[in-house]
Amino acid sequence: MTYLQARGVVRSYGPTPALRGVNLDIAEGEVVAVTGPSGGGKSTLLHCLAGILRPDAGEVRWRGERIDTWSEAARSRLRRSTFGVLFQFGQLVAELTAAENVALPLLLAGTGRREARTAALTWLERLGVADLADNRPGEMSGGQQQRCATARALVTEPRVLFADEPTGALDTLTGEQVLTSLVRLAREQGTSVVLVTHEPRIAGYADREVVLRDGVVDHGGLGLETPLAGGRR
Ligand SMILES: Nc1ncnc2c1ncn2[C@@H]1O[C@H](COP(=O)(O)OP(=O)(O)OP(=O)(O)O)[C@@H](O)[C@H]1O
Repeated sequence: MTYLQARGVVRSYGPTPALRGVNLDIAEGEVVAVTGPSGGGKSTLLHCLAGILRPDAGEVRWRGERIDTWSEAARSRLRRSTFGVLFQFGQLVAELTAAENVALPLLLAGTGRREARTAALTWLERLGVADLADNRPGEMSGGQQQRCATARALVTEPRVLFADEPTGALDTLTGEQVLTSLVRLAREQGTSVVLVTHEPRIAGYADREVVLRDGVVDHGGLGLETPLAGGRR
């Protein structure tokens, strides 16, 4: 089933065009790497697909339903209930422990404290950082923080995880370890992943690579995106 669909998506920042007519389909459970040169429009596309930004023209559909016309409040609810987002710097709350950070999205969605803490501990365990449950972000390494941020992005078991350069601030080895966990856990629960990266090695973890250049999908003259040997499909 097609989960997300972009059709003719156009978006500018004042006079600067960022997206100039992007078409893209993302299937249930599919892991798609969005790559391409700096300024090509990767982050803008991710923000449009996640309903954070509204396109100037074109359509974004979630399971066939147009969401770009929804109000900010409705799109925000969709992000909280159905989507997960993860950025380069995990943006953990400095005053909260790892377990409290991971439990936060569940508490905001109305889950009881005890249940939220249990789920948070389970996800910290899955990311290999259960022993840091009571540490605050300032007491963790960058890689450990991104593992916590990944746990927080997945704890609600989102249908789509949007990840913008999630390992860009980490060294290569740590970045790959975090990303391997992220993709494995997403696959286990059938979460689709839209992964923005400019590192070809990282893109190798995806089922498919979509190259954005100058605000459009670059088909490389083949008329198709690149299927990746390392991917599932
Ligand atoms: N907030 C903004 N205000 C003005 N221009 C912006 C803004 N955000 C992005 N742009 C411009 O839009 C274009 C696309 O930017 P975008 O960040 O989507 O590209 P990107 O492929 O994610 O780049 P990078 O790999 O460097 O993160 C660029 O020309 C950029 O300068």
